[in-house]
Amino acid sequence: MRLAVAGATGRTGSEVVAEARDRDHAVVALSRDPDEGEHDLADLDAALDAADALVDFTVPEATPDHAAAAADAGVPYVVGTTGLDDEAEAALDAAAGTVPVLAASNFAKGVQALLRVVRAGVEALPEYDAELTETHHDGKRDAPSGTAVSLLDAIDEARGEALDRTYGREGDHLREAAEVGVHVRRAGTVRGEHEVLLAGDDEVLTLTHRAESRRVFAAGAVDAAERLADREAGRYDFTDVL
Ligand SMILES: NC(=O)c1ccc[n+]([C@@H]2O[C@H](COP(=O)([O-])OP(=O)(O)OC[C@H]3O[C@@H](n4cnc5c(N)ncnc54)[C@H](O)[C@@H]3O)[C@@H](O)[C@H]2O)c1
Ligand SMILES: O=C(O)C1=N[C@H](C(=O)O)CCC1
Repeated sequence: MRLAVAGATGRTGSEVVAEARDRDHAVVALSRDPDEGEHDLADLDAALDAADALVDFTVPEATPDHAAAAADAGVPYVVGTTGLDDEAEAALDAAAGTVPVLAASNFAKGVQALLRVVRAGVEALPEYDAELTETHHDGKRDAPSGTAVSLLDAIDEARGEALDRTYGREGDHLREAAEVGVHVRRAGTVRGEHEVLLAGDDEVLTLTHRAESRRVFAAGAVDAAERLADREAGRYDFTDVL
């Protein structure tokens, strides 16, 4: 297939380009400052004319334009960008009226497994205190990570209540039972680590995922693009195509 990649020169988009080419897909590498062999993102509509899907690892503010372009071109839209606001989510819903749209905070299959085991752990230990820690490279803009938000939502679902998300801790306060601590670290070139800790009386359960390479995200995103090719228009979750 012919994959258009927005963010093709970025940390993750460049891995998507490499993964797609390793699978013998043709790639339309989109860039705001195109080099030879790359396509100008300003001409996205023209670039999508010959594409079979758009894969996006850019910035949240670009999502509405990219979603509209994918819908206009009639191509599936795979979104890895995180930190999406209500406007971006509404644009995804609008595009899903015309094409398949799949947005995932984390395209690593191991994180999908982590989400399942976190739900099972919280259901088994509903009275245990939950704390989340995420660590990413020093170039990451958004905090907490999109994956952390997905994990927090999974904890809430398993607990059957919306826990009070306490971002960091300082001062003189006792922990409330209905809290979940959220701790964010930004350092070095860390590709992505997420830990959920469940602590009760005299025992702790720690569930952790660590990405060793961005290639794991790229593989999941290309899998998603391949599997959306014959789907009807609508919103899809990564688990729908695993
Ligand atoms: N879902 C996942 O599995 C997953 C994995 C890794 C990263 N991400 C997310 O992907 C996004 C990109 O992360 P990254 O580390 O690759 O970032 P990056 O900064 O390395 O790359 C961003 C790319 O977007 C381009 N860009 C910047 N502003 C733009 C604009 N206004 N319009 C169009 N393009 C623009 C840049 O030129 C660059 O190519 C982040 O939101 C990150 O959280 C998601
Ligand atoms: O490197 C990033 O940025 C990542 N962001 C995603 C998130 O926000 O959860 C996934 C992991 C890597």
